[in-house]
Amino acid sequence: MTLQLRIYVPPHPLIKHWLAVARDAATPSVLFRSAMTELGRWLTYEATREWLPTQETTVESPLASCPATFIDPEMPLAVVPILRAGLGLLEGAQTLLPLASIYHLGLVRNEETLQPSCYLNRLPEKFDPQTRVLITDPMLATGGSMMAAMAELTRRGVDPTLTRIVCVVAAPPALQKLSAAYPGLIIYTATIDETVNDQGYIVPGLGDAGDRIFGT
Ligand SMILES: O=P(O)(O)OC[C@H]1O[C@H](OP(=O)(O)OP(=O)(O)O)[C@H](O)[C@@H]1O
Ligand SMILES: O=c1cc[nH]c(=O)[nH]1
Ligand SMILES: [Mg+2]
Repeated sequence: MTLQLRIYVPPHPLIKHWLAVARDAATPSVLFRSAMTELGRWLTYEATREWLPTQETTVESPLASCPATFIDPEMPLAVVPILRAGLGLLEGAQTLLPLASIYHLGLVRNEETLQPSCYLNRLPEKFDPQTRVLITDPMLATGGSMMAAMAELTRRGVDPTLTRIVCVVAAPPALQKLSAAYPGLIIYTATIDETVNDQGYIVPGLGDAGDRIFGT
């Protein structure tokens, strides 16, 4: 089977609603944060379909024994928020994945070169190769930051086919780079926008997600 990058844009009205709130330049920081939390929640809900490992068993209801499906607590799960902006999506994701380990990765783009540099890396030395990893970062623009994150993860044993990215706005340059390097990857996004401008911003996008979340 040839692997191909898959990008899902779930047609859910709540995702559309919170994207609209986030895009609006008049949205204040406190509401922008809520929009990120909600987008993190609903996109993670979509991304965890057919991804969370389950186990079949039986339970005794008050009336009879019946078949039951539980989330398998033994299978390793990790969420990797890309700081800063990925923290905005984390809260919503974490409510759905309370057992996941959270490993922070801090990346920042140089404003002139647009090259990312890493200022915080809390990833473990080695991941169990069965670990399912959900990466959160609202913006995939040139793709430099997500390519750097994927390089750090795969170097530590993460399987790209068990990895899902939750973002809010994805742009073609990032999708092309990720597709060429990690064809088994699956991305969940609220929208795909066509353009990245000369300053590296997605147009129409939603501006600088990190600055809007943290009011800087
Ligand atoms: O695809 P790219 O061109 O690499 O751009 C996307 C990156 O830019 C933003 O982070 P930023 O560097 O602004 O840091 P911040 O989250 O601290 O604001 C965003 O959250 C991504 O990590
Ligand atoms: O439009 C963009 C591009 C990168 N990072 C952001 O926060 N916004
Ligand atoms: Mg930023």
